Amino acid sequence: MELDPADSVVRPGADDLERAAEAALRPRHLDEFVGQKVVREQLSLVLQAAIGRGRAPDHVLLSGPPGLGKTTLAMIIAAELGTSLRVTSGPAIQHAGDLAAILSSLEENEVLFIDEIHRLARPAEELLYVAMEDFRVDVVVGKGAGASAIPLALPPFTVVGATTRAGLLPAPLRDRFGFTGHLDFYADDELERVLLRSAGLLGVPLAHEAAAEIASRSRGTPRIANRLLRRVRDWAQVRGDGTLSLEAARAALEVYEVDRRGLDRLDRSVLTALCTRFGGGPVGLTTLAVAVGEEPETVETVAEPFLVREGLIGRTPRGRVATAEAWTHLGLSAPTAADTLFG
Ligand SMILES: Nc1ncnc2c1ncn2[C@@H]1O[C@H](COP(=O)(O)OP(=O)(O)OP(=O)(O)O)[C@@H](O)[C@H]1O
Repeated sequence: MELDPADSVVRPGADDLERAAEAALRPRHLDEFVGQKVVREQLSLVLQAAIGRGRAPDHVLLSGPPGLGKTTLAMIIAAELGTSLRVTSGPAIQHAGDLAAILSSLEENEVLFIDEIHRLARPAEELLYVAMEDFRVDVVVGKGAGASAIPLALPPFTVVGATTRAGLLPAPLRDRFGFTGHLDFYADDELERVLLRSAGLLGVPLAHEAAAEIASRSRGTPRIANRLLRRVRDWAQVRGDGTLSLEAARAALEVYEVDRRGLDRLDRSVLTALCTRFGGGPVGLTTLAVAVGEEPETVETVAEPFLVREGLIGRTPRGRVATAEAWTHLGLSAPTAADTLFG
């Protein structure tokens, strides 16, 4: 049976089932949130100042790749302010009226979290500008020529928007946020701390060397680190003695085909095809995708971003090329200039 590439244990997204498993591991307060020192300090100032003034803080925009902690920070913001959190997302809001209904039911100082805010439809976006700036929503009554807008005052509230693509946000919406925090990939030692904390919460004994091993294969992403931890825990329970040792971590990650740099089977087959079938490129995306039996879109959106980020693949106007590091990673020697000329 072919594995769906999106099901790999090292993909950054999560489905509802996984989000439920994640809930138990979420830090609840800012001082439990590992890493992202700059964003944490800036946010802490924004929140403390607002608490001191007894007012809702400025709207907050969080940007960064999936799985780095945007939802977690939104929950922390509400918890630190001692208020409740309402959760929605750009794609969940079909019509401006859906957003008007949410906004008009907000309580004073509540936090409204809008995930994937870059995917809001234009009419909803326009309604949101006004609500964020003037704390007002215009409720349209009637239809056609007889329709009129009745302004409805809203209590003060804070929008926390999350986006993986800050650049896609129209400037007028971006400008409504008083504070923007950009989350970056985590360093290995930070992921180690995430893992040791999670193991403590799960009540499983995780050795420091095992935490380091899992961290180095987690692609800088806490969600992936926590997921790999759960897979290592399964292995230790079924095949080992329950202890999450270095050996258990290595054996489990071998079963799940996650290599020492966090590449999975699809990543490696793309890299191997590029090196062994196309001499390291340049080769076009479609040709490369056919060689690994995948859709070009899968190669481009699922495998390539991480391979490029890791410096294993380069994109040139003539196609994809393998870097010297790619050859080394696969344990192959890169062709010499003579090979290329006479091979
Ligand atoms: N700094 C952190 N410290 C500890 N755990 C973290 C941290 N950041 C994220 N996590 C954990 O990683 C998991 C994923 O985080 P979260 O859902 O907040 O990511 P996200 O950026 O909102 O992802 P998405 O964009 O897919 O919604 C959660 O279980 C969370 O507890």
